[in-house]
Amino acid sequence: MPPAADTARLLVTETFGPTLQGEGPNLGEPALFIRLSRCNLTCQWCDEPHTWDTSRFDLQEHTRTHTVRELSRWAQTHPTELVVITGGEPLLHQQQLVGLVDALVAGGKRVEIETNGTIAPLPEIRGDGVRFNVSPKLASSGVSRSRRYRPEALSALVEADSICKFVVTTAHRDADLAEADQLVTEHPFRQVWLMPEGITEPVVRTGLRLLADHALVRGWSLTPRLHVTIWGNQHGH
Ligand SMILES: Nc1nc2[nH]cc(C(=O)O)c2c(=O)[nH]1
Ligand code: SF4
Repeated sequence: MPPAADTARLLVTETFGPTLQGEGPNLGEPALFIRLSRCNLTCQWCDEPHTWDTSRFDLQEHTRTHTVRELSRWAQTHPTELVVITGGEPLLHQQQLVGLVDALVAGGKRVEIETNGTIAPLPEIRGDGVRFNVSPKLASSGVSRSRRYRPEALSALVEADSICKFVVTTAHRDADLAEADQLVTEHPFRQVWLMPEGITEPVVRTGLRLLADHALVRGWSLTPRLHVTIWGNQHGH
């Protein structure tokens, strides 16, 4: 790590865990979470709007700054191997994240970065022990296509061996799936998950039932939102 990297500061909304990774490839695995503040998108169904929505939240109230050293020390106080960096959009802070990811991997952790796929990862942040879970936003997010679809960033993420996870809303299911099909044709992620949108268990369960066949015909995987089933939409899980 360069000398200054561990004093670099990150805008953090919360750290929590160990809890269970609720989505995607490591579903059900114990994990520590670092949720960074700020996002470059404005999805209408976002379940973490306090990381970016200044019209509804005082972001200062929901933000603390932590150094890379503090965050990596916190992670090392737990034996939990998996650390999930989420947001917001964590790659907005990737200059500072390089040092954090290096420190975590050097400490024996595996790192997952949850990203919306609009920002190409720096070469320095890619590497063994780090995986990007890319969740490209579809039309149902309410965000304009030019903001949410960045083909060059997606190509870089495919090249970095990332996986892809589409959040599909029940009301816009057909349009979301058609867009997901097109996106995967253009950007061949090695594995694709469908995940229902929802912050309550009944909504997630209904979504899972409606999506199961669509995942199967495409050879894609389906993920629930385990943390919603277990803890509802409580922060800190
Ligand atoms: N348990 C749990 N699993 C998660 N997987 C992705 C999360 C996220 O907020 O990005 C998340 C979360 O907030 N909690
Ligand atoms: S990209 Fe993620 S954090 Fe950002 S607004 Fe959309 S759902 Fe929320």
